[in-house]
Amino acid sequence: MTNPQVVVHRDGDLLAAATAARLLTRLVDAQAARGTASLVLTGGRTGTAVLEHLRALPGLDAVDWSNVDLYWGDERFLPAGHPDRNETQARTALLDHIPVNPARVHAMEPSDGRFGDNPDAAAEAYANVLTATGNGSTPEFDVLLLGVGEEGHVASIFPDSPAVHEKQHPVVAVRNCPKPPPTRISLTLPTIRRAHEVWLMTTGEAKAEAVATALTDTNEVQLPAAGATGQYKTLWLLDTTAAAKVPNTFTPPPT
Ligand SMILES: O=C(O)[C@H](O)[C@@H](O)[C@H](O)[C@H](O)COP(=O)(O)O
Repeated sequence: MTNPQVVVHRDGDLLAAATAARLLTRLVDAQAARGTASLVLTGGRTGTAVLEHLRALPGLDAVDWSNVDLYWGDERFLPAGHPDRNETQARTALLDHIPVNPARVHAMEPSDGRFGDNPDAAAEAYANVLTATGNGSTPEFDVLLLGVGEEGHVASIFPDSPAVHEKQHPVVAVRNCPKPPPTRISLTLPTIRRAHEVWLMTTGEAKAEAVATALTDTNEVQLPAAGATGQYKTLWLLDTTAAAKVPNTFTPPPT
């Protein structure tokens, strides 16, 4: 568990643009060090905006995109190509516009895929993908991106849900999710904590209470975002409204 760092930007658009630049540099550095990089994407408005900004960066080709393993932290369990799928939105925002290696884009199964409408089987299959690409264990992702919900959810891990209590399975099916659609696939918190760096990104006044609580309380069952920490870095990337209730000990003036 690493102590969280907080960076505050003037507004949501600057947050997304600055995070895209930060991510580009982080991926370049990872490839310079190891020859490859691994990134876990997130759904949600902020996560998608970061990908859109990344696509527009002049330095985009500084990353060898064919040598990046791309994963998702969660997925809405919908038919392939459905506009609400996180994969669909990531492909539109970025992936369809860069030379990724299709074999290294690890999407979670759709509800009309190999396992049909069985989210448990799809979750187990993704756990197998993680083990296969992690040389026998869950990968230590270079960067794992997360949005944050108003009640403190990350990925599809909601307060006091079966998913937040899950310690054995690296990936789970989520049913009756408070955020539509109701059925999803999600990494669990132990899997999230395998990442070298976890970046939590959110904007807006509605998130301010959850953000402040996650930074000052460690009860991950009641506030899953509090348990989303990286092995080497936990970075909260906020706009001024989402940071409004964060204690001054965390936040220098916004950029
Ligand atoms: O599938 C999803 O919906 C996301 O993975 C979810 O965890 C999202 O990141 C948060 O709900 C924040 O969403 P916003 O950034 O749109 O507020």
